[in-house]
Amino acid sequence: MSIKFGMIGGGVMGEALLSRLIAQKIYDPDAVLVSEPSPARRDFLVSQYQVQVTDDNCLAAAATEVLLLAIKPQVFNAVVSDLAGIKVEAGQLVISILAGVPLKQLEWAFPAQPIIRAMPNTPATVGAGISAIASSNNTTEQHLDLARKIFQAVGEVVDVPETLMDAVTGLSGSGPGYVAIMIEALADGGVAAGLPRAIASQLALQTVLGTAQLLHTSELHPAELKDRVTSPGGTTIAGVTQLELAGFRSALIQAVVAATKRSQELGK
Ligand SMILES: NC(=O)C1=CN([C@@H]2O[C@H](COP(=O)(O)OP(=O)(O)OC[C@H]3O[C@@H](n4cnc5c(N)ncnc54)[C@H](OP(=O)(O)O)[C@@H]3O)[C@@H](O)[C@H]2O)C=CC1
Ligand SMILES: O=C(O)[C@@H]1CCC=N1
Repeated sequence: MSIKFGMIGGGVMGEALLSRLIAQKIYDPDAVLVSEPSPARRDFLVSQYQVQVTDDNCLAAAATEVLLLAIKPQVFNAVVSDLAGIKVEAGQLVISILAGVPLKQLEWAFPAQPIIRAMPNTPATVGAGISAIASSNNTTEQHLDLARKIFQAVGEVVDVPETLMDAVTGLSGSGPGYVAIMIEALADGGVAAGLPRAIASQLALQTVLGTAQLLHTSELHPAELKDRVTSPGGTTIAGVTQLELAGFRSALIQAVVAATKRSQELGK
């Protein structure tokens, strides 16, 4: 079978996408080639997903339908040098999930090809991700449909202008890291208050999951939900007062802004 889907970089995000594309039969494993330098990682991807693997980026870049770039932004220039002069299939869609790397830089690297810049997030692994996509001028509606199909396999998809991609990266791309810290800290709080670790962790995780589900299903504004939990003179307002004193909201706002700035820097 010919290789339809080539991926350069078989790490955390590459695997998250790959696992769902295979599970949902969007691509047959025989039609997928992953280029990855680590032999152990290549062996793992073969045993787990039965995809084809190589250490030659040029072979993955020869895929007929899609070339997905899933390497770190710091090795982008080295990877592009690897690919210099190779002949690619006309109409092959290049999709980059690299934080910060702008369409302008991608267009310089792949001048003849339609390009989508995308930002998924790690809940993609369980199909609960959200990805934003922005496209170059020479992409058609068919290319966009193909990109939407790929990212819908791992969760929700939103279209954004490219100017917003760094902010998306600072919020939903990096956001799972912030939420994981919050869950860990909630569990620590439970332990500090006397709960056994296992019960504290279960309570913390399900509280965050359940609150997100409730907000999602009810479409309540978060402030409205907070008001419903907060009894006059009760426990929640005592906790909320401490969050405000410690600058909890401000810390999250600053985290998103700092990550957005870092994404902008990575593209320079
Ligand atoms: N992790 C996340 O939550 C998200 C990440 N992203 C973006 O996805 C991209 C990948 O991130 P992530 O998966 O976390 O990173 P990983 O380090 O897990 O994956 C990158 C992979 O690329 C491999 N690699 C390194 N050099 C080369 C090369 N020259 N040619 C081919 N492959 C190479 C690495 O191998 P080795 O380890 O052996 O060096 C590694 O397996 C980044 O650009 C990031 O900005 C986007 C959204 C979310
Ligand atoms: O931390 C990073 O740079 C990557 C991009 C978004 C999530 N992780």
